Amino acid sequence: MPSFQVVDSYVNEGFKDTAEKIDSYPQKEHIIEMRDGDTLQVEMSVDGAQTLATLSPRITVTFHNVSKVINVPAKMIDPSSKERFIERKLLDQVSGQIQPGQVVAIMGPSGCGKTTLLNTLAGRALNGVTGNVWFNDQSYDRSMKRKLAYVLQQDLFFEKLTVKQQLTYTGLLRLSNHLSRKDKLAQVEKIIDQLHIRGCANTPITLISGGEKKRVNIGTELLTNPSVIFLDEPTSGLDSTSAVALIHVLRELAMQGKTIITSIHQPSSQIFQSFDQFILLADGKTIFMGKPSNALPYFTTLGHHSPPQYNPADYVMDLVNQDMKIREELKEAYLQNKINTNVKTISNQLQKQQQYQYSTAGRQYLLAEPSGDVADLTNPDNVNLIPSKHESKWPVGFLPQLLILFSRAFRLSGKTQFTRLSFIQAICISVITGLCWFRIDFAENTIPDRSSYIFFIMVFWPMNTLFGGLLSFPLERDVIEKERASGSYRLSSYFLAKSLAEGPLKLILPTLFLIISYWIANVNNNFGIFLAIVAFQLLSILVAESLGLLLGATMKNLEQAITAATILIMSLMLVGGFYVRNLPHWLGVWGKWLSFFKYSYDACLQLQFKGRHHYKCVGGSYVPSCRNNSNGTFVSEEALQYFDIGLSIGLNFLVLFGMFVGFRFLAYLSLRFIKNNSGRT
Ligand SMILES: Nc1ncnc2c1ncn2[C@@H]1O[C@H](COP(=O)(O)OP(=O)(O)OP(=O)(O)O)[C@@H](O)[C@H]1O
Repeated sequence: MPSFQVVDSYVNEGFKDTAEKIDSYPQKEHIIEMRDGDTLQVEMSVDGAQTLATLSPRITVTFHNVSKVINVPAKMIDPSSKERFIERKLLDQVSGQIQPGQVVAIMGPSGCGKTTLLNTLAGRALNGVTGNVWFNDQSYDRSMKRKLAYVLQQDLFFEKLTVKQQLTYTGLLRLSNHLSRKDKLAQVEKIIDQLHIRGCANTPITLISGGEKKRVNIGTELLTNPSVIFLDEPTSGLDSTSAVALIHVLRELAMQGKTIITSIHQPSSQIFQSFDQFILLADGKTIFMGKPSNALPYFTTLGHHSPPQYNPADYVMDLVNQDMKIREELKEAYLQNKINTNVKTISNQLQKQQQYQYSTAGRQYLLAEPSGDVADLTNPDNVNLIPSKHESKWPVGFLPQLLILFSRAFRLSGKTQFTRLSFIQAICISVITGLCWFRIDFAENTIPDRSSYIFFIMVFWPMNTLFGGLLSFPLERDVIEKERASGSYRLSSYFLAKSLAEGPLKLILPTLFLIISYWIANVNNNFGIFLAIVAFQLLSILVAESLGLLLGATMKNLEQAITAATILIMSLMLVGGFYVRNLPHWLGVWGKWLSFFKYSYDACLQLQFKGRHHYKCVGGSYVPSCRNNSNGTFVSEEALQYFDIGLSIGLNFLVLFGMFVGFRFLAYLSLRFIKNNSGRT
């Protein structure tokens, strides 16, 4: 199990000299003989090679009559509809088979169901799905997740990390504990070379090009050496050279025996011809499934002739983008041309043939659809893809996950919180605050100033932190959901690591603020009291952060969360006992007890006037014993009579601590149970 230091040293110095270190490891070269005679050359230690080899069996993906129906709110389709929901078919009886070593494209116009099919094949968003998907001869099971990789269309990362840091953290988290650390690092190095991203390995992701980002995205998924790789429009947003380079990488991966399935929008002629087969969809139905070189001859049999010198992919896309009637004809023609049909379909076809009178001359250009029989699934490479029961669901245990995620959160948080500007801001505000309350007199007439200083310090940083906490999950949520969808780590380890790493960092600037402003303002010379006030300020910051995290995790969108936070914080501030001393009874009886400001304010007031210091009487408006004694003195604790103090210092601390733990736990539950997805398929 790696210690935090070790994890950090990978990610830190590892980037300076990992290559050197790896060179110095006793590398062993192994040739693994596959059952069908292919060989796989692996450069790793014995353990590493064996584990990675078992992680990547060759997998044939077979799908038969896959359909997907969802209930869409009726108003979305017809605003005048009286119904609540209308059924919508996103996929309609799509079948096919994709072998290891193939790169297969799913094509079709926007909204035809490419992503839906890809998700369904990858075992994601399975609500409303019927039909069968097999990996070799086994139906999808969640435990296969690690053998399947899904490269999302958006490149979601913590962009402040460098390419190598991103891959290293992912490798440490996602590669099995059976691999030694050096093997995990070796795998990272291998992926960097394989995807040709060595040149930008030490550049922050935010600065690299779109094509490089896409390769990092693929690299992240490739680390675990998956057998099947699904990619959602990997070339979108790339220039044609980068797109060709990317497809070249996919081809190289296929040559290692991986099964590659990608959706693609409008490929260039070169890319189009490089696919082993493509599936053309329109309105969720198959229109063509076969080799790219057979597409034009197929459509010619249906009377659609491509102009010479035209990119076949463009022609095919133009065809399916044409009017509804042509699309319907193409769908019907495909049904008739399908080779493997069951009896029922044949009789349906005959009826339709009478209607449309198509020839089936195009059949020769189509690939056979699987019939759903056992015969489709016989595969020479069949291996059990479902891990044995005693194998852990997670690649690494809870504690290593915690340490790796802690290291990452610490690094990311440090980068955002300790900028030069944040230091300048903290120092300027501290000095200005100190100057505003400069060397307050120990006198009766400064009691309101003393209380306002306390209230200010108990409000300023907590408010600041609450809004920071509010943004925390919404900004990270997509990345976390992506990582968790691939089974990288527990939510609890992420949450705990984030809390442990970010909490202390959030306290450094407020402590600096208090060190400067407290002594300039001359609050209370007792060092113990100073430390206690610091402790209360830090605790109320943690409470505020927990509340921010809770709102950020609960609210569906950031605007709602900011609105809710503003209303909440203003209300809690107003009932906190500083602004309004005589709240209306109905509000005062419970309102002030909800405000965490009240607890820290009350406690710090008591601390400030603690000890038997002698203050000068001035006029007697605040302290009763000064009323007829304008030139005398009073003991500081008497000043507390002026305030409506509720609980003792210790109880205030306990309540604040309880709020900190309670809000944090609720934030965790919200993150776990409130799904924030957009409802997409
Ligand atoms: N939750 C949903 N509610 C309503 N419609 C949905 C939902 N999810 C998907 N759709 C619809 O399903 C259809 C297929 O969506 P999908 O994302 O699979 O298309 P696509 O072919 O990948 O499109 P694009 O190329 O534009 O990404 C689209 O018309 C989309 O609007």
